[in-house]
Amino acid sequence: MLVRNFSIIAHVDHGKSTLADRILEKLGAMGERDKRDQTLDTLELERERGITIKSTPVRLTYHRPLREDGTGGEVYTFNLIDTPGHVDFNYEVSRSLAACEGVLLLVDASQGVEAQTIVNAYLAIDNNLEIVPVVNKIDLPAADPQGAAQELEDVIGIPAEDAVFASGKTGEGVEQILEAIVERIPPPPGDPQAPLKALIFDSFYDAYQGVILFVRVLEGTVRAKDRMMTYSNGKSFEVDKVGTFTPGLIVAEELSAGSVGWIAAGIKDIHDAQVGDTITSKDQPTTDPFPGFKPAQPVVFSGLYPTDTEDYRKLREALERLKLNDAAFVFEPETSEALGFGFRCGFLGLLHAEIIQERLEREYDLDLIATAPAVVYRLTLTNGETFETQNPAEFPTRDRIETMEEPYIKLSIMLPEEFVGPVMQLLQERRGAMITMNYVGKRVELLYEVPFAEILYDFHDRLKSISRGYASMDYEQIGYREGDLVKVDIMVQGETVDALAVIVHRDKAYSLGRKIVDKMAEVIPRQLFPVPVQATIGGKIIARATVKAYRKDVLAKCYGGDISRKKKLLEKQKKGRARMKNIGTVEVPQEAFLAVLSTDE
Ligand SMILES: Nc1nc2c(ncn2[C@@H]2O[C@H](COP(=O)(O)OP(=O)(O)OP(=O)(O)O)[C@@H](O)[C@H]2O)c(=O)[nH]1
Repeated sequence: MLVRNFSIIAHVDHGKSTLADRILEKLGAMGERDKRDQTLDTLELERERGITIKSTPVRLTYHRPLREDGTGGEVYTFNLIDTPGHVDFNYEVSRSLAACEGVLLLVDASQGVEAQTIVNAYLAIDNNLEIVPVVNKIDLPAADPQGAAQELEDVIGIPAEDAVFASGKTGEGVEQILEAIVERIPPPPGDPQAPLKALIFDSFYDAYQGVILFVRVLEGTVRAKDRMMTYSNGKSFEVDKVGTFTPGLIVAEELSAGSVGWIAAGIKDIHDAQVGDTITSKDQPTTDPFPGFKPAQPVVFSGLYPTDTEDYRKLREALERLKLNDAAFVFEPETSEALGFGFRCGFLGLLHAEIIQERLEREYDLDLIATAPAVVYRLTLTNGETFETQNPAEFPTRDRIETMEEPYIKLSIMLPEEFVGPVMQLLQERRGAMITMNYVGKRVELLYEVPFAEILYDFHDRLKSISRGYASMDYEQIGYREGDLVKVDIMVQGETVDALAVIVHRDKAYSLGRKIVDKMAEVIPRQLFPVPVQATIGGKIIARATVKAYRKDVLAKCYGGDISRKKKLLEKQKKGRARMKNIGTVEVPQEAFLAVLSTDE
């Protein structure tokens, strides 16, 4: 069988989905929606809410046209593997790419190379993939196809003359793309007789079949009834079914070296067989697993509390369900003096956190208070003990700490030359250190090392507003560096509120404390009495604001009015109070817990 395994990578909005649909249409595959329904039917998947079927790879058949010289006419099987499009999921992207021999690297002809173009291209280069550069959207009036091709050469070193020019909208160039896939992307290597070696590049949980693994078989063959083993932990399972994606999940007799398909083996826990791990044969294991396996590791943590304490059990059940399908999501019970019983949850990044929180609220109908997201700090104490903490409430006092380290990222930004000054200033404010700066025509690529905590909240918004939307960014985690960090506590009405504590660099403690108390004074509803809000470090007050007394006035307005009107007004006030927590006698809304996230402007 003639096979090509490939993926499409691009900066957001450069037209990946549109081009993929065009290719599917050209090769006579069904639309995305039909495919999904079929997937569900084939596997009798649980249709209940809360289970999202990930976009599966697509298996396509390409009949190569016959040429005048008598060549062509062969039939190829294409496996098109989808990749997630956000930096939170870059590890998954890199594993999906590892399942391929080549990629189509898409660049919008009117935008040129952007930050994600570069980062994705390097993920492909790191995986030794053949890159087919595609300059897309050439139908646009503002398109500069040659300029975009030249940028690919200047920035990434891909020869401009290799570019295929196309439009996912008009379909122009799609035939050339299909030919380039055949001619330039190598066929998958591998020996079907060798010991089994398969890479897990994605998975999802199904209530009937257990975890369904998406795999690329690199060596050997796998069939139903085989004893398989996950390499990293030595756990073994009997294979129930294997299959391909044609177009839903179709059962097949076997998967052999070079193929892309799925395996169901009654795996109950998604942590037993994680993305990036190697599947091998229990009886005849490979000695050479696929390199680079990293168990999913959350890097951002936040507390989630039900606004109604009665919902605690419901929240736990919902979290357990979400975890079944998501190896990167972790949680454990946590108690806060201010918020009561809740959970400390770990995510791959802010987008991942938002997705989970939204699902909890929408699909499980829960009202939640979320505390400000925090990164994971590494501490060495004066007694020699070392530990990691992501919970500001647990941060020890300064006199007990010997050294403190915080996570750093390598940040890559593409932007027009004219915005370089203000963006460099922003990076300086965020404690960034420049690695390099490259000119690409009239645009600039900035590479910086920045503390992860500094870009966590509002950095992307600020970058976009400073550059009037023209700058793009991407990043990767690069390990830990020492930092002079302090814990800022927040007091409401003289009481320290544990759930509001934040960790921050010493140089920024004052301005952050100011920002938080001002924001809180703004969002806490006025009470019958004035409420002081203070920021403190080690008990010393660094900023203070007051919520003025108010409620009297609301009632005063209807002085002499009938009592029902007063009641209505109070009702109204009460409604606006959904998603609030009582701290002492003061009601604090969700917004206040996220005061630290409000922008600097
Ligand atoms: N003129 C023109 N517009 C296009 C073309 N391809 C895509 N678009 C438009 O560009 C926008 C983004 O296209 P998508 O295919 O959704 O881009 P994407 O890269 O998949 O975006 P994400 O899924 O958000 O990463 C849409 O508004 C498309 O209609 C093209 O070839 N020509």
